[in-house]
Formats: sequence, structure tokens, C-alpha cells
Amino acid sequence: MERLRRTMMFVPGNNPAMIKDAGIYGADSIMFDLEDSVSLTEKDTARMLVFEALQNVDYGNSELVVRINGLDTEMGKADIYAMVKAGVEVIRLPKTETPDDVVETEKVIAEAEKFFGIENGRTHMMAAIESAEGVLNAPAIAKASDRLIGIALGAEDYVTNMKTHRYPDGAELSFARNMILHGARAAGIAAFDTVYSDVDNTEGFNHEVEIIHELGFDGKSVINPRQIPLVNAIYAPSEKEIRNAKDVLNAIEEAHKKGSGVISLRGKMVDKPVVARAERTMALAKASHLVDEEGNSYAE
Ligand SMILES: CC(=O)SCCNC(=O)CCNC(=O)[C@H](O)C(C)(C)COP(=O)(O)OP(=O)(O)OC[C@H]1O[C@@H](n2cnc3c(N)ncnc32)[C@H](O)[C@@H]1OP(=O)(O)O
Ligand SMILES: O=C([O-])CC(=O)C(=O)O
Ligand SMILES: [Mg+2]
Repeated sequence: MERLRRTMMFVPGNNPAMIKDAGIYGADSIMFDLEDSVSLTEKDTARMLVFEALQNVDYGNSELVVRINGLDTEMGKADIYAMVKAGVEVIRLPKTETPDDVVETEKVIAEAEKFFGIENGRTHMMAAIESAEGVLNAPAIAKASDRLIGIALGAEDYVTNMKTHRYPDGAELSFARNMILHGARAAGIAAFDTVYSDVDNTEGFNHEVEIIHELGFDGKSVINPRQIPLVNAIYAPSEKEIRNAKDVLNAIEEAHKKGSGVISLRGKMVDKPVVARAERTMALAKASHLVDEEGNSYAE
């Protein structure tokens, strides 16, 4: 079953209190940041703090991601070596412009794995796309390495590059979101939406999450624990959706028993893509604690 990544929470790598408690908020992925939330004078301290945390703190089931500094900075290589040694699950490359950026980073990751005697390929990657060049290359970036689990939009840098701002209707991000989503889906990997900086604006945040949920994003980068339950609530299927998904799965099981891959349910055709959507609905229902492991509703 595909891993659910509804929320990926940024945690500044130079903040020991936030790093220590990051696991208690239920983020699907925790993303320690060594890049733009850390000032140049704190880069070494942040790398050390995150290295220690990855080795010593129990973050439960959350996936552990680190946003490194790019290889065009003097920190990039040291970041990769330290995080690979610490056993990070995913390295997030910021400001990815071209497939070559991914290939170059992968080379250094592979070198580091070899150096520390770690199995080749164990460290996964994701690429953040934060410029016009990156957006235009999104489909190629998404296919640049087998290590990639996903690509993400970084809209703060993107709107700066585009000489615009963030607006409530999100029109300025429409092209980038669609490119990233299509690039990710064509490569068979995940797509993540960008952060929403106005932490106290719940209405604006919910509106943005509704948009990306409808588009089909796997989830969203968040910057504050208060944003996690808001995303989860919008990604949680309704009771009606769960009931329908169960009916679909039961119907297709009956069809399979009869040697068929298609069946009619209340006049609507049930076939492979409908079943795949029903399976995703049930996975989201489980993650949202609306049904148990067997798919039985707690409400029933
Ligand atoms: C454009 C980009 O690159 S975005 C990515 C880089 N930016 C970041 O990583 C920023 C991360 N977020 C933050 O630093 C903060 O959430 C801010 C500055 C946005 C808001 O700060 P505050 O208003 O103080 O947050 P708030 O009052 O909601 O904090 C409540 C609790 O959550 C904790 N918390 C807040 N944000 C985070 C976080 N991102 N990770 C872990 N814990 C956090 C606080 O430490 C506080 O804990 P406490 O109650 O034990 O003291
Ligand atoms: O990746 C993100 O969402 C945060 C970020 O760096 C940006 O928006 O520039
Ligand atoms: Mg950025």
C-alpha cells in the first residue's frame, strides 16, 4: 500500500525545542530544514542538531525528511554526508531547476552511502521546484532518479521569481501546480503543494487545501502544527464516500469470483480505476481513524 503523505511539516533545523517535540503532532512526514529557515551563521549547528535528532529521537511512524542546502552552496555536500550517515529516509533538494540537479545530488548521495557502508539506494529523494525554469522542467525532473518519492512546489521562491505575490484565489500558482502534478503523476511519484505562511488565517488555509485536494495533490507542506488537523480534515473521506468505497470493493470481489473484472453497482460501472479510487478512499479513512484495519466503521 502506498504511503500517505497528507502533511509534511517543516521544522527549523536550528530550533532544539521544535526538533525535540516535532513527533507529537501527527504529521505524516517531518521535514527538518537546513536551508532557508536557518541563517548562514547557524548552518553548522543546525546540521549537528538534526544529525543528533535523527539518531536519538523517536518520531514514531512519521517519515523523516531533511531539506538540505543545494550543491551550489558550500554546505550542500556536508549536509548530504551527515544526513546519509544519520540514516535519513528522504533528502529534499531545494530550488531544483533541471534533471541534472537531481542527478548530481544523487551522485553525492550514492558516494556518501558507499563511504559509510550503507546499502546503495537506501536514501530516497524529493525535489522542490521553486522557479519558472524548474516548473517548465517538472516532468523531466520527476523522472530524473529512481530514488525520487515526489516533487513539491515551493511557492514563496516561485512567486518571487515570477515577479508576483501570493493571492487568495491561487491563480498565480495554477500553471505551476498543474505542471508539478502532471510531472509527478506521469512519473508515478507523489506531488506536494507548498506552504501557507499566514498561520493564523484558517479560512484562507482551508480554501487553499480544498483547491489542492480537488486537483489531486498527495498533500501539503505545512509550517505549523496547527495546520496539520486542518489538512487531515479536508483529506478525510465522508461517511458516504466510505460506504460507497466499501460497496465498490465488495462488488469487485463478487465480480472476481465470477471471473470478471467489471460489474455494475447501482447502475454505475465498477472497474479497475474505480477500484483504485475506492482503495485510496479506504486508506485515507484508516489514516483518519474513521475505520479500523479491517475497514469497519467506528461509527457503526
Ligand atoms: C519559505 C520557506 O522556506 S518555509 C519553510 C521554512 N520555515 C519554517 O520552517 C518555519 C516553521 N514554523 C515556525 O517557525 C513557526 O510555526 C512560526 C514562526 C511560523 C509561528 O510561530 P508561533 O506563532 O510561535 O507558533 P505557535 O504559537 O503556533 O506554536 C505552538 C507550538 O508549536 C510549536 N511549533 C510551531 N511551529 C513548529 C514547527 N514548524 N515544528 C515544530 N514545532 C512547532 C511551538 O514551538 C510551540 O510549542 P510549545 O507550545 O511547546 O511552546
Ligand atoms: O517549499 C516550500 O513550500 C517552502 C519554500 O521553500 C518556498 O515556498 O519557497
Ligand atoms: Mg523556498
